[in-house]
Amino acid sequence: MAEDYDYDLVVIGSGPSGRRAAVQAAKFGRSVLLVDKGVRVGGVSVHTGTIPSKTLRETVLNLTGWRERGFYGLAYRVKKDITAGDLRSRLAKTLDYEVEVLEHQLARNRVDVRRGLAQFVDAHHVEIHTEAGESHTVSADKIVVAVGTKPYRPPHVPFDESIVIDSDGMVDLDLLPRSLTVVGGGVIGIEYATIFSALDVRVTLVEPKATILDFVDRELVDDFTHQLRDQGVNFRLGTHIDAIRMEAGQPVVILEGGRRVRSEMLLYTAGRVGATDQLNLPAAGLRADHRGRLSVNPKTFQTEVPNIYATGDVIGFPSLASTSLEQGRIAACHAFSETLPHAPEFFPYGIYSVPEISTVGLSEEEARAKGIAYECGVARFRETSRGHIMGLRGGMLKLLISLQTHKLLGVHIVGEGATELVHIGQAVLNLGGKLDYFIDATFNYPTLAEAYKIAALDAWNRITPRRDDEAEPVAPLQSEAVK
Ligand SMILES: Cc1cc2nc3c(=O)[nH]c(=O)nc-3n(C[C@H](O)[C@H](O)[C@H](O)COP(=O)(O)OP(=O)(O)OC[C@H]3O[C@@H](n4cnc5c(N)ncnc54)[C@H](O)[C@@H]3O)c2cc1C
Ligand SMILES: NC(=O)c1ccc[n+]([C@@H]2O[C@H](COP(=O)([O-])OP(=O)(O)OC[C@H]3O[C@@H](n4cnc5c(N)ncnc54)[C@H](O)[C@@H]3O)[C@@H](O)[C@H]2O)c1
Repeated sequence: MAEDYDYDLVVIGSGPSGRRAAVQAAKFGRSVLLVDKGVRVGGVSVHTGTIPSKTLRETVLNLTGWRERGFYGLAYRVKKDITAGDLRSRLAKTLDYEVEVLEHQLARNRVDVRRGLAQFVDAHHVEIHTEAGESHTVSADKIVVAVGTKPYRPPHVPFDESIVIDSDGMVDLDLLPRSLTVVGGGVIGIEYATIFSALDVRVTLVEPKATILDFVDRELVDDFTHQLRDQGVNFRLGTHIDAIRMEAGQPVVILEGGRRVRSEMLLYTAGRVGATDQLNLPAAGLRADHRGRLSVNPKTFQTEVPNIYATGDVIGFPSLASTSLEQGRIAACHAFSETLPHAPEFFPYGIYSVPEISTVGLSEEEARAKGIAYECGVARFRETSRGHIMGLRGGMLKLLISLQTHKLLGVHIVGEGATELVHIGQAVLNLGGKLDYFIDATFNYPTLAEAYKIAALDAWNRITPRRDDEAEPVAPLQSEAVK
């Protein structure tokens, strides 16, 4: 470190990318200060985003007995009258524990932590404003901007933090509505729409585009939307919104053509903007785009000012806690001239809706666009013994296999455990594995993971040429799971 700096590294923002950058730099023996304006460390991920939404989902599935309804019927409930208090109490315990673990990790690694709003003075100096009205300036050789995003809140939406809310409002719910309109069918909107639907709340999803989850394989999205319609979710897709108003104490969405959607509560999830507005970026020689995002070198996460890095949601796609963690690590390695970790080509995407979706690698649409000849293999969870034991009705796993090389191209899963199961496919994909891996490998029995073998055999049956007078080709090895 040049002697006149207070720290080797100052990190602004204690979400996944900021804290990972801070801990990684500390492990290199660097002096690190982590600044966050929030009451406790953890960022959007811990306090309003990933962890709260996943905790709410888990609480809802447990209290409603949703996972057992395949056996005991739609009327089955673990707890009869579920209240907002039930949801909040489990949330508070989970978040407390998460923060405790993070605080311990930062302390163990000797990362200094200060609470306050950080603003650039220049490219090496940051002023920290505390809630008590004090401010002081710190200097650093390197700075990581990991300030994340906040919900997009256009002025025409009558937010009142009680019945017209954004996703931040989900952590402070006072009452569970009987009906909910979700405006914006991105990942956040879809996750909350399905969680509330599992709570037997009447949900309407309004999305201006004609399709949802465009980055997910279409066959999966079709299966998913079919399940949601069956569950009673109303879709208003491809509809422009003329206005959102309060009428007689209830939010009403007025759609193009005059149709109205009235509900007890409205959740507005039409995207997020980078939280850069209070950073005084020009002082450091930086500028954000119209959505408040910073641009970086995608390999090193350096901004156009070489000693300043930006990581996490503030740089845009893919805006995931999982990828943010890795970005923070890479930025710290680059900043202190350590070997850059090799990032595998494919990372998974997990959508914690009810049912879950998870996907890694190419979708059918992407394979076609790239001109890659492929075949698919599909397994339904109801074909596995574990699926029978669990009483699963829905759930499918789909493999995309290259016709030329038999290499795995993509894995797409909808249903129970999808976000865990996908990692088997991810490992095979990133290691360049082929169809025969799934056919030859022995899987625990009974498991949902056997769906990989069933889907692989399905693909193998389709790929293997046979004459008309031949019977179905037999799988290369003995398996319980022959299609
Ligand atoms: C509802 C919801 C659900 C999500 N679910 C998932 C999921 O299931 N899986 C997944 O991988 N991702 C999920 N995400 C995305 C995930 O939360 C983000 O990708 C991740 O939090 C981004 O991390 P980050 O490092 O950019 O920092 P963030 O977590 O965004 O935190 C930024 C921090 O910076 C602080 N800050 C901002 N400005 C300043 C300033 N000027 N001075 C000091 N501090 C400042 C803020 O207080 C905040 O603590 C979800 C997001 C939301 C909103
Ligand atoms: N499980 C996960 O990994 C997970 C979960 C939640 C969020 N996230 C991340 O958070 C980010 C933000 O999610 P998001 O859902 O807020 O944003 P998004 O950008 O994914 O979706 C916003 C949706 O709102 C629609 N929209 C835009 N303007 C609108 C308007 N004026 N009126 C109505 N609808 C409008 C868009 O067409 C889009 O479908 C995502 O990029 C995602 O990566 C990830």
